[in-house]
Amino acid sequence: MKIKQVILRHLQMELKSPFATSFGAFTTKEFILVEVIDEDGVSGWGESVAFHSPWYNEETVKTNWHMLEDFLLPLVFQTPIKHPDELRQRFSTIRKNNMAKSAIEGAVWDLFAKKQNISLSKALGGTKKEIEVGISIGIQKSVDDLLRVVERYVSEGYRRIKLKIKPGWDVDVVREVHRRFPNVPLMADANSAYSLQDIDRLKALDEFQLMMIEQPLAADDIVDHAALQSQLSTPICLDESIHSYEDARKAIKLGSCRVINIKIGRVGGLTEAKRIHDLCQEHNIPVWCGGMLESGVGRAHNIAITTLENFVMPGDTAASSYYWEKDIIQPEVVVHHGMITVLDKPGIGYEVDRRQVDVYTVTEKTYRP
Ligand SMILES: O=C(O)CCC(=O)c1ccccc1C(=O)O
Ligand SMILES: [Mg+2]
Repeated sequence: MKIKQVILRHLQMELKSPFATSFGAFTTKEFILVEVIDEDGVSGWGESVAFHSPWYNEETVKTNWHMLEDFLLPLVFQTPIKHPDELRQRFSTIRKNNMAKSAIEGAVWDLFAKKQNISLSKALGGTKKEIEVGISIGIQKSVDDLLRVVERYVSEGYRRIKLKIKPGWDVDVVREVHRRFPNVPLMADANSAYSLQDIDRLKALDEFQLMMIEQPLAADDIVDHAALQSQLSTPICLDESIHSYEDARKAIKLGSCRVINIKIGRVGGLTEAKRIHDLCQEHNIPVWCGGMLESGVGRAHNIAITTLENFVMPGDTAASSYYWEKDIIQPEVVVHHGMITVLDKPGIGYEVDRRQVDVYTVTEKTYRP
């Protein structure tokens, strides 16, 4: 593949309702959409999951634009690409900035699959024809509000409910949801809101037989998590702490978690995500695909990676309509009885709705070799 043109677009999309976590609340989603175009005029699409502020990790829309423009695109233009796996090596001279790398790598994967006339799922070695999904529910104004929201998505058939927690919105809240929905698979995500000093509070969650507790401790930690896991019966799932295959290897070795949430952007792309998937499979660590409030393009990438065998737990890839009045893909992502049917079409399998992209685009810039 010879990449002849790359278009970066900065998009802004209003969320249907604000999404609150322990680190802050979102009302608007800003992100970079990447389009790569080859010598035959075929387009591949990728999405950066970096947010506009560095709350979840250190990357932002602006740092991603800078990394893409000044470092990553020149490397992509340098020589033809035979297989998208090559980009991991090509980008290795640049430290971190995983979400920027992933955005362009994902676009090249989509292009690659389209050139082979196969789905992205197939190009990655995925086998599932449909995937199970759960839903992540943000912190609400009151427990009553939360119960109403949970009720709605349980009745829509989502396969598990994830509750965002933080100190002051945790044990009592989980108790109420567990009491009202005793048979619904539940989990909690703390987004690093606790420290080992809160161990009693975290142990109190053991009572509810949660599927897992996600990222209770610091975003850069795997040592304290190991100490915590040895005292908890609830499995710990790491999200923020895992940036690479090497991080996953070390966390497994230390016993820092029993589950890993794989986010393609956080680990630097589909190639690395697949490596982590394979490593976890060898070690009997179940994985699932996390979400970053993606538009349809990122959502399609998440669906494709989830078709790999060891994605055995429902992910956070909810329907487009959970987030957006109107998504940027056709058809939109729909969920029936908690399942998404994987489209057997070339690449990401969804058409990008260019008219809708234009509606949400704040700025765009075209780059050539
Ligand atoms: O629905 C989604 O896309 C995932 C929602 C979610 O939990 C989340 C949203 C924004 C930032 C971090 C996280 C997370 O998984 O920690
Ligand atoms: Mg998380």
